[in-house]
Amino acid sequence: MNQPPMLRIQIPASTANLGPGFDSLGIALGLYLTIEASRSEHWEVTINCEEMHGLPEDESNYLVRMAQKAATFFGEEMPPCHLKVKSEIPLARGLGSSASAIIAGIELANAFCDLQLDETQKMRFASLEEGHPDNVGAALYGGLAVGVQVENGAEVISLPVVGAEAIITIPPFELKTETSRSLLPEKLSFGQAVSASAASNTFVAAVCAGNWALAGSMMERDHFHEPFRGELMPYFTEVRKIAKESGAYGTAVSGAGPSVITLANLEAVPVICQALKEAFPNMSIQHVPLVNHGPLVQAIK
Ligand SMILES: Nc1ncnc2c1ncn2[C@@H]1O[C@H](COP(=O)(O)OP(=O)(O)O)[C@@H](O)[C@H]1O
Ligand SMILES: N[C@@H](CCOP(=O)(O)O)C(=O)O
Repeated sequence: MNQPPMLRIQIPASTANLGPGFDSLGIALGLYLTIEASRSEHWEVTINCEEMHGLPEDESNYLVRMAQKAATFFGEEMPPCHLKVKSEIPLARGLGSSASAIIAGIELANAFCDLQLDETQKMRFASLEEGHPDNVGAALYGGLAVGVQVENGAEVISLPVVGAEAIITIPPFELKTETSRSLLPEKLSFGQAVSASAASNTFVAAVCAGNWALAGSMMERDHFHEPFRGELMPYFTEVRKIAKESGAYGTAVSGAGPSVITLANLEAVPVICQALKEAFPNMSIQHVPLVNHGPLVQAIK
């Protein structure tokens, strides 16, 4: 079996939904979960950052569980490893930390069990695990992932994103995706669903055409989830208003929240960041690039 002595795996963060693309759209962000992995007698997880303080450092760690589950899914047994982990992706903030961990688990299993998986196989496991392809699609393929969950996995197409930057407004509290999903309704009116899905389609077409002004405007026409999650994010409409007044293309709840994503052109970024920092001194405002790649995996000494 062809196993590397030590591997460095980097997985990008992601922002899902982009407004009306609920459970279907995600964009990869230039913030990374980084793992250095090597074979070991026993499982060991060393956490090297404040961001992940308090997560388990043994076999119960989510990364370990995902690696084991992915190996089993593809008919192999994951050998124990020592994982040195650090991350720039804040947990439970709507920036795809769990999706990045799932993709990291697949890459660990792929490398240490020599599975030789292609992207479609990785996507199948990831979407079955996550239940929707938006974040995992973006973390795996990079760019704008456009996908649909089907019976036995997901169909995902990734499109390049060029000409826009992200500004993320991150509140100082966590919101579990599960909690945020519990606020969603069982039913939606036909008219609202038609309107939101038309806006989502137009968002995708606008990104393909490089028309970010139109894409930004479509981001702000959701009916699927933001109206129901708003009570957990009372700052959201104010972030959107300030960003727009400062020259942004558009603003939406990032994933399930509580973070908010603003898209803008590079020249407008400093003005928007400054305005948001002044209005929300207790929040972290970060300029983050959109990236067109998925996992970066390299053998290291
Ligand atoms: N790198 C990681 N290592 C271990 N567990 C992780 C990692 N990333 C995410 N998790 C787990 O996933 C949870 C957050 O998942 P979720 O509620 O879906 O939020 P997010 O929007 O960040 O994906 C964390 O509280 C933690 O239990
Ligand atoms: N479509 C999902 C996306 C969840 O993203 P996360 O980054 O918050 O995990 C949803 O809106 O629930």
